[in-house]
This record gives sequence, structure tokens and C-alpha cells, in this order.
Amino acid sequence: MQLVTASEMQTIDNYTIETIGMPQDVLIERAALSVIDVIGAGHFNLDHILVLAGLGNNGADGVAITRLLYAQGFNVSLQFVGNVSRAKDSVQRQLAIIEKYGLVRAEKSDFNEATLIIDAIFGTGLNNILPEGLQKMIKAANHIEKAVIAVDTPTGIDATTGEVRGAALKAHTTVTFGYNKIGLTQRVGGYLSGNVIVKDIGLLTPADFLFSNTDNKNAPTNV
Ligand SMILES: NC(=O)C1=CN([C@@H]2O[C@H](COP(=O)(O)OP(=O)(O)OC[C@H]3O[C@@H](n4cnc5c(N)ncnc54)[C@H](O)[C@@H]3O)[C@@H](O)[C@H]2O)[C@H](O)CC1
Ligand SMILES: [K+]
Repeated sequence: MQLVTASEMQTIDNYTIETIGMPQDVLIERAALSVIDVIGAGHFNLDHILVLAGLGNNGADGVAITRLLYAQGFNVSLQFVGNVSRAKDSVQRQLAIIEKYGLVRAEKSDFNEATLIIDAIFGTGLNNILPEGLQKMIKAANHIEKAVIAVDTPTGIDATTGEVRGAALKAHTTVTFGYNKIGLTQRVGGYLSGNVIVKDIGLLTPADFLFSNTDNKNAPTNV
């Protein structure tokens, strides 16, 4: 199976949106629906789901996931990591919708109450060491060994190298979009991403696209 770097994935994302004309919110909705499939597959305790959302498109996926769970009557909380006023437009659009559904964001959630954590903090856009406060939160979450489903990549894992950027959430399952990322198959990323499921969300790849990683020997199967 083809593996990609973070920047290759971003190129494919942008090509699908800018060149093909697929609306970004359609991709976000399909990404969210693909995670809902995995959440509902029967392997997790869904009594209290806590969605942790970041300020980029990974966070937008998280808000859409929260909305879909909320609409189905699940006990779901949404907590932002970071100052929401600085969130990308994609997140603001999702927030405006979910507020019309009546969901009120949690300011601070008690991890211990959650039976399942959805990690939608950082995805392929992670480009620096995580802020200190988030590193502490991640270490605390890993310590209590809660079930975590990572959206696209476990927060803290560099999607290209698999290295940890200060700290990284340990995921039971990672639902990654389009192609598996090299960073989910090697170094600590290969361990912390848990069971990696690749989901097609309608991304198109340019016909002449040159992938840097042609070694498919060590790629995990699409489970
Ligand atoms: N491209 C698309 O339209 C789609 C993307 N999908 C999802 O989006 C993420 C990639 O989103 P992006 O906004 O590029 O990045 P992140 O959400 O991962 O990160 C947010 C933002 O945070 C900044 N940042 C990076 N590292 C740090 C750091 N260490 N500390 C503070 N801030 C940091 C940086 O500016 C990032 O932009 C992808 O994984 C998918 O989940 C959709 O699924 C489909 C459409
Ligand atoms: K994530």
C-alpha cells in the first residue's frame, strides 16, 4: 500500500480542493463519517465520548465528528485545545453549525469520566514541538490508559518521520485519510498509532504525482 509524507498528503488535499473543486467541507464531512464508522464498529465503550479538537482542519474533523455523535443521541463532549478565536475558518464553520444543534462546548473536561477519547487536536499539519501544557495533558491521558481513536494521526506524532514532538497520545486505533502516512509505520509513530485504518474520503491524486516512498514492503495492511 502506498505511503505518503505529510506534505505529500497536503498537496493531494489541496489538489482535490483547488484543482478538482471538491469543497473542503465535503472532505471534512466524509472524514468525520469515516471515523463514525470506526467508533460504531463495536470495539469501544461509548458511554461518554470526549472529543479533543485543535484549531486546524484536524479540529474541524473533530467538531464534525462531535455533531454526528450528538445528532445520534450519544453522550459526547467537545473540548478545544487552544484559543478557539484563533481557529481556522473550517473550524469556525463547523462550530457555527454545531451550536445551532444546541451543543455547548466543555471548557474543561475530566478525562476520567470519558470512556473514549477522540483525538482531533493535530494531524498532518503538526510542524513543531507541542506546547508545554499540551504535552502535560497528553502524558496524563496516556497515564490513565483511556481508549483513544486518533483522527488522521495521533497528536504529537510527526506524520512524515514517526518522531514524537514533545509528547504523543497513544492511540488504540488511528483512522487516517486517503493514504497511510510514513510516520504511522515507523519509529514511535508505528507503535503509538495502534491499529491503523485507512479510509477513502474522496481525495484525488494528480496522475503525474511522484511519491517519494516507493517501498511498500513494510506498509501495514489496510485493516
Ligand atoms: N486539507 C484539508 O482541507 C483537509 C484536511 N483534513 C484534516 O486536516 C488535517 C490537516 O489540517 P491542518 O490545518 O493542515 O493542520 P492540523 O489541524 O494538523 O494543525 C493545525 C495547525 O496548527 C499549527 N501547528 C502545527 N504544529 C503546531 C504546534 N506544535 N504548536 C502549535 N500550533 C501548531 C499549524 O498552523 C497547523 O496548521 C489532516 O490531518 C486531516 O485531519 C480533513 O480530514 C480533510 C480536508
Ligand atoms: K489527531
